[in-house]
Amino acid sequence: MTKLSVNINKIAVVRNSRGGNLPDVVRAALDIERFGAEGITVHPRPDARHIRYDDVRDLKRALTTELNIEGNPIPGFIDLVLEVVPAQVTLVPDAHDAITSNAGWDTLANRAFLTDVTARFHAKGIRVSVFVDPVAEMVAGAKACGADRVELYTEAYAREYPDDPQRAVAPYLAAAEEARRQGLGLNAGHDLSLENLRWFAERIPWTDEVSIGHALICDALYYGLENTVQLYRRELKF
Ligand SMILES: CC(=O)[C@@H](O)[C@H](O)COP(=O)(O)O
Ligand SMILES: NCC(=O)COP(=O)(O)O
Repeated sequence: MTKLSVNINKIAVVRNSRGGNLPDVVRAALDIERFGAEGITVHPRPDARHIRYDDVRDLKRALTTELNIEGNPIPGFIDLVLEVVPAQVTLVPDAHDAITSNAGWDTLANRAFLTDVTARFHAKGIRVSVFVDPVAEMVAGAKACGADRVELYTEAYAREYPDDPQRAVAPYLAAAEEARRQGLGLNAGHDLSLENLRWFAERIPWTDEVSIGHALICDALYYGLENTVQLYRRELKF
């Protein structure tokens, strides 16, 4: 069954809006684990607008499920990941001024760099996932870099789903089949929601993990965090 890793960036956004420690992101993460999530994802950005490097250190000490650290492997990020040693690092090529992640890696053009970074994380026993658009060549390129998994960037899926779910998922199915052929594990994330999650997971049931933040935290405003985590998990059980 596909695992749910909850991205808690948006909880840190609320905290940072006032200073102080309310809400407490570590406590929220522990509760999210208790409510049934199988992992916690964080995506610290260079401007520290949500999760901060010290949050990541605190989370690693406290969590009992898998910690997935996402981000662009700039030197500070690499040092943090090597220090914290999460279960998984997800390499994302985000520009420093991007409002959120907006593209996957070109794994062919960046092969030497990704191979080097992947080897450094592997030396510490950290699983490496590479964020890619749903393009077979990029999936194969991630394998050539030594990655363990790819994370398919699902923004386009989520955008197209309301108009035509079948068309929206088609490139993801093809990319997921390529990942399976290559012997890569498979993650997916970005803009997944209660509306679109089941369709994706049912068609690509070998997805190892989805990481979901924005929509899930928005839903929690209405349904509460405990109910929401369980609602998302229900979408992955069929
Ligand atoms: C890698 C990815 O898809 C992102 O969704 C990301 O982790 C979310 O980051 P923000 O919370 O900064 O938008
Ligand atoms: N890797 C995707 C992620 O962690 C969360 O993305 P989103 O649900 O906040 O769009």
